[in-house]
Amino acid sequence: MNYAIQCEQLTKRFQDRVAVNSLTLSVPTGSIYGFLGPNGSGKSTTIRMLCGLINPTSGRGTVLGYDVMTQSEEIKQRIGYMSQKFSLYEDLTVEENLDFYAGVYRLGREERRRRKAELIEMAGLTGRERQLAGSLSGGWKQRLALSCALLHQPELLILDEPTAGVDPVSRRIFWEVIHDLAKQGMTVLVTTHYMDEAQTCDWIGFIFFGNLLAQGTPQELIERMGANNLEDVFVTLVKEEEARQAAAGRGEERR
Ligand SMILES: Nc1ncnc2c1ncn2[C@@H]1O[C@H](COP(=O)(O)OP(=O)(O)OP(=O)(O)O)[C@@H](O)[C@H]1O
Repeated sequence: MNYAIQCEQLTKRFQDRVAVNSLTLSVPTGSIYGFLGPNGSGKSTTIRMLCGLINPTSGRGTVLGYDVMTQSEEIKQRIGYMSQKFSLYEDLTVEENLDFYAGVYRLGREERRRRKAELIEMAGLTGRERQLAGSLSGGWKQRLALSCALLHQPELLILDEPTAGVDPVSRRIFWEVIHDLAKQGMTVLVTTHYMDEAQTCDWIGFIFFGNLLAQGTPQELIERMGANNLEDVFVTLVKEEEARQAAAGRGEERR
């Protein structure tokens, strides 16, 4: 099996706080990997290390075969990243936002024209090209942000809570797009607090207090924990780990 992401004992400390503790995980190429955990558990810090935005304190990792410690520029060029805050320019139009990111990714004129047309159609933004991004509803903004992250045809898409604050219909459309992209061979690493979304992922990893507590397919995890659904798995893992941390006297340090 090929892996788009592989990391071993990846650790990030902020002063005396361990945000990510010795994380070992592998994301198979072409799969959707849901990265779950309560607020402050280390998901965004992991993503920032994988994107080459911050340096790990220790451990090893590769993203698309490039070393997270030494080849962050190569990684940044080849991944699509969409953060919780959808990095859009609200006072620019839909098309101007796409043009801006096409410039960042240095697309040539013909490729820019082609990709813009493809992505406007994929996102259902046809007819809204001249609308200011700031005037779009949450669901449209989200799909525009996704389009911007996909302009350079990345092999790996990293999404940090992409559907937070978006209505259920927009969430569903968004996930249909994500599954289509995965069918075309793209690898997706996504964080979410929605268990219905997590249920549709190929693989799930639960992180808490910076520790990866469990990893597997949604069905494997449900069976392994003797649970009814992923939400039960999540709650059980969190309660068990909270009890362990309280016993070790570390429960207050999390947030
Ligand atoms: N730059 C920083 N300096 C100091 N501490 C930080 C920094 N970034 C994150 N942390 C801490 O690291 C821990 C993990 O934070 P992180 O943002 O990775 O969690 P998260 O799982 O992404 O949470 P959320 O679901 O709220 O986005 C938290 O305790 C957080 O306060």
